[in-house]
Amino acid sequence: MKFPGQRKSKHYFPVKNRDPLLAQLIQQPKPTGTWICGIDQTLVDIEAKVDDALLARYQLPKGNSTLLEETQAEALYTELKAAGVISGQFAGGTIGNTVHNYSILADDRSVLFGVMSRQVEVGSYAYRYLCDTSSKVDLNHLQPVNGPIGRCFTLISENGERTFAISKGVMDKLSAEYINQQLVQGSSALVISAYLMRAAEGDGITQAAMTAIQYAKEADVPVVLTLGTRFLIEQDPQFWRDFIRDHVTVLAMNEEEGLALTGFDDPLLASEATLEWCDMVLTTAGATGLYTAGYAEESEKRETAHLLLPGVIPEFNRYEFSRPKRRRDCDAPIKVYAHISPYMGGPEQILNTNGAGDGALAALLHDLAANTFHKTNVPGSIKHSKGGLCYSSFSQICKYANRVAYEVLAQNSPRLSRGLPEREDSLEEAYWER
Ligand SMILES: Nc1ncnc2c1ncn2[C@@H]1O[C@H](COP(=O)(O)OP(=O)(O)OP(=O)(O)O)[C@@H](O)[C@H]1O
Ligand SMILES: O=c1[nH]cnc2c1ncn2[C@@H]1O[C@H](CO)[C@@H](O)[C@H]1O
Repeated sequence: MKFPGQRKSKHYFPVKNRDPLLAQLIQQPKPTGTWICGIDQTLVDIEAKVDDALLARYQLPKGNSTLLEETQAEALYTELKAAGVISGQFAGGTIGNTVHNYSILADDRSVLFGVMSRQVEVGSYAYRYLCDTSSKVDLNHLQPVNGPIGRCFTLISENGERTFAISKGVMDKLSAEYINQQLVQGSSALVISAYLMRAAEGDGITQAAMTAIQYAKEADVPVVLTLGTRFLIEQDPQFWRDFIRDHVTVLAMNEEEGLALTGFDDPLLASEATLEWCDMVLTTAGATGLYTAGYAEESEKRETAHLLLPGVIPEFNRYEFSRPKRRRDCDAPIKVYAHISPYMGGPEQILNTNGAGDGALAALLHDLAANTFHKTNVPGSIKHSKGGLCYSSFSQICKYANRVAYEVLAQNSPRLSRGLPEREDSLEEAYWER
């Protein structure tokens, strides 16, 4: 496992240059493995620039992810193809993107549960999906199914906003038997999306997700939920509040989903409200940057060295140097918030923001898994004497998540093709020292 984020000091995970000869005499404990698990609808993104008239014709609300009937999907595909506006086809799916990005950042294993076409032809969508997924993502537990995986028409409007139209193929046919209990219970986190809860009658993926959640809860593995789209949440906010309260440790959402869930359009107030139901929240807010919020022990809180920020909660970032902890592990829990503006103001040109939120979540998962890795391999470290959900402080996680989101925006694709540079070339290297 690599260090999460950019660090100035080299001692994050104890690394020593051992004498190669002496090393033969001393039994070195082998570091134990760490991984995260994810469940997703296996999808390939078909990206195309479109105008608002096309969205209106297919009744696709801007910004939403809408399920299409097969005939509609074929008509849309034919129209996009004939117009020559398809600009790329990539492996997608919000959790597929997240676990792929996690594996790239951590240079370590993740396990993906989902379906895969039993027969994969060279050049097919299934083939594309497999080719575009990091070799560190363990795909050995995918369920073989008869039929095509899903297609996600990723329609980019003039202003860069993306609207999804899903042709689901057999993406929802995952059955609960394919969720490996041992893998879920041995993982550092189980990551799922709200999309998994909208499968039709007879499709197994919702039940598969609930089974995985049950396994995770039995073993005290954190459950991480990303909300997907505000439209899904608006349909029944109370269902989602209950769902989060009953099952979720860490929530990831953008400010629109935050508004739909809590009724607050201010991302800070939405984050605060969400902490009544879960232990930690990552709230992305587009060009305004992102927030992390969660709990810390009163006696362990650490004051920031940064400027105190104004907001609806005055000086809300005062204790952002604290490490996140689960609420139930705190004797005297306090709520802690941190914010960061886009890294270097954002890339010069943003063609579309697809996947920036997934990138930010992958960074948070990396920090969370790094904590388990360190705890397992250096159990005596004082870092773990008091428990803690993540390896770094709220502030550091903000920086890291923000930096990764920038990379996704700059690459113009939801999946990272490489990790972050070991050293930042730009003058903004100081960013990590502030
Ligand atoms: N216009 C922008 N300028 C600068 N940075 C941006 C911009 N849009 C997004 N970002 C960066 O990317 C992060 C995530 O963006 P955003 O809030 O759009 O995620 P999202 O809506 O969850 O995206 P998706 O669902 O496509 O993954 C932001 O917190 C910010 O760091
Ligand atoms: O219904 C869905 N299920 C799973 N993933 C989805 C769905 N709709 C859109 N995306 C995925 O969201 C990613 C960006 O965050 C896109 O890559 C797209 O594939």
